[in-house]
Amino acid sequence: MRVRRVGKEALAAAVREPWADPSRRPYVEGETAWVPVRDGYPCDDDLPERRPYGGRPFQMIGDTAVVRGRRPTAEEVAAILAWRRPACVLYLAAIEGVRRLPAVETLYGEAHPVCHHENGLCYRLNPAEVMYAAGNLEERALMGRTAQEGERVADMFAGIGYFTLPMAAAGANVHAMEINPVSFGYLAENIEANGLTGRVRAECGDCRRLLAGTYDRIVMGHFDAVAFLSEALAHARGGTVIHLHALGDVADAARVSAESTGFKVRIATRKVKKYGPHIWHIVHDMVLS
Ligand SMILES: C[S@+](CC[C@H](N)C(=O)[O-])C[C@H]1O[C@@H](n2cnc3c(N)ncnc32)[C@H](O)[C@@H]1O
Repeated sequence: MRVRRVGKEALAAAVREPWADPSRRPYVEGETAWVPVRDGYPCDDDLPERRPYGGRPFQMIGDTAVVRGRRPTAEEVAAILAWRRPACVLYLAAIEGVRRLPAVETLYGEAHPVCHHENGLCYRLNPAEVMYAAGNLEERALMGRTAQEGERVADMFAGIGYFTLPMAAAGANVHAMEINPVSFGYLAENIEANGLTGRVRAECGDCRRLLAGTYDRIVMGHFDAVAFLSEALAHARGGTVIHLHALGDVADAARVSAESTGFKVRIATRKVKKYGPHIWHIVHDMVLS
């Protein structure tokens, strides 16, 4: 494969150059990137063709590879190391409890805080300490596109800022609540690192006690969120939109809860990702009137 060598920081600009071949993926190692070159343009190097990766699926969070499902074999870990050269390989056996804590085993290197870049934002976290759901990527981006400049948003289960950051970056004023002090520490770091301090009020504690005033939009990004709906409705008004996450369809329970509080409600239901056999991670978008 004919390539030009550029610094990693110059990669985004290089792939838009006329000489860059958009049909092939650049290759990055450390601070250096190799960008495939179209025929007819000069190159720096001719690298051997890479075979497509056919091994065990994994997710890169910053420089750390995370494997889910059954425990990977030594050969599968070796294949991941050869393919992506991660600094660390973690086996994520489960995500446990109300705080959604990862149960992990370190299979290579040492678990450490990473900086994960997504949709133009930097999320700092230690994947061995707090969860980062790969399958929620589009939902995080959608919240960034949905939030309106100047609207007042409650993020009741903020974690490290999965939804808070994209919504604040879109111009919303976000009240972010998180009960786990470890996640809260990363949330505070991430607000600062992304230059969003003026747009976010972050508080560590139980969202049921921290909700204050009324909100234009309320994000309830927890699978047990329906149990918290009456508290959210106490801080809503006609026109408020609630994004209610759940495992499976809880629209009927959500409607009963909203109507018993005196609201009318329109509910649109979206699938985020498959969570298990016949189980879907669902979001109900509830528009109150
Ligand atoms: C990490 S998950 C958030 C997942 C995220 N919305 C996503 O889609 O990737 C839920 C978060 O809610 C927090 N949490 C659970 N109960 C809470 C409560 N009563 N008040 C505030 N935060 C809570 C957990 O600690 C956890 O960080």
